[in-house]
Amino acid sequence: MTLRGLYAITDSQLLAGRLLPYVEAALDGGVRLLQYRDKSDDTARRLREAEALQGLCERYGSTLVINDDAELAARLGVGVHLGQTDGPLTPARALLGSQAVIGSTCHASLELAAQAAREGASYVAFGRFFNSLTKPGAPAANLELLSQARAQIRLPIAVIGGVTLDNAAPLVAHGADLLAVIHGLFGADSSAEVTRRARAFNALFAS
Ligand SMILES: Cc1ncc(COP(=O)(O)OP(=O)(O)O)c(N)n1
Ligand SMILES: Cc1nc(C(=O)O)sc1CCOP(=O)(O)O
Ligand SMILES: [Mg+2]
Repeated sequence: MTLRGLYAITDSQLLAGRLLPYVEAALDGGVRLLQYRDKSDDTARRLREAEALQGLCERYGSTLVINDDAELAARLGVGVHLGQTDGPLTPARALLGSQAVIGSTCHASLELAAQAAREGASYVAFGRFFNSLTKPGAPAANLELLSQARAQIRLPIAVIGGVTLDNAAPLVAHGADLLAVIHGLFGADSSAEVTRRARAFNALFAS
């Protein structure tokens, strides 16, 4: 699949009681890459929700990625996003196969990105670029780093952290392929507004 456009990420607190309708609204708005991010250890709920999201993604022709949990990803036959403390990439690639989407958090480090590329990542993620309501303490990245990454790295680049419709355009202009967004997409008052935002994010990649 082409890794370019809006990358929607779920949040268990923000989407409590409305996970499926809001995700479906995002898919309806053109989201082609969705990450299920649930930091709880409720294994049964995580499996149930991930399976439901997998069904939705199949209906819309979109790709599902599981945050943190390569075992759950393998069970469903989908992708995984791994941070620096979530386990190594090479065994995850062996477990999930050559076609799986595997992402790697690289914070603001070109060295980590080069290593992720060597170890089989499908995309590298840099952030946080702006103040994030979801993860305020994440290490900061900036546009200069993004330009350097674009010049050096052939893999698709995801950017994350406080991305909204108001601040996303410069990220795309500096070489971002994927806008990874939680609040800026799902912090909406209605599913119709989620769909509108998803379309507007993807329109930033039109030219
Ligand atoms: C696309 C994308 N980029 C970065 C992250 C953050 O991953 P990580 O550092 O492992 O932090 P948690 O999300 O697990 O709290 C991500 N999930 N997705
Ligand atoms: C999960 C996550 N990782 C980050 C990083 O910088 O690695 S920032 C972040 C939170 C993204 O949510 P929002 O779009 O609401 O800011
Ligand atoms: Mg993680």
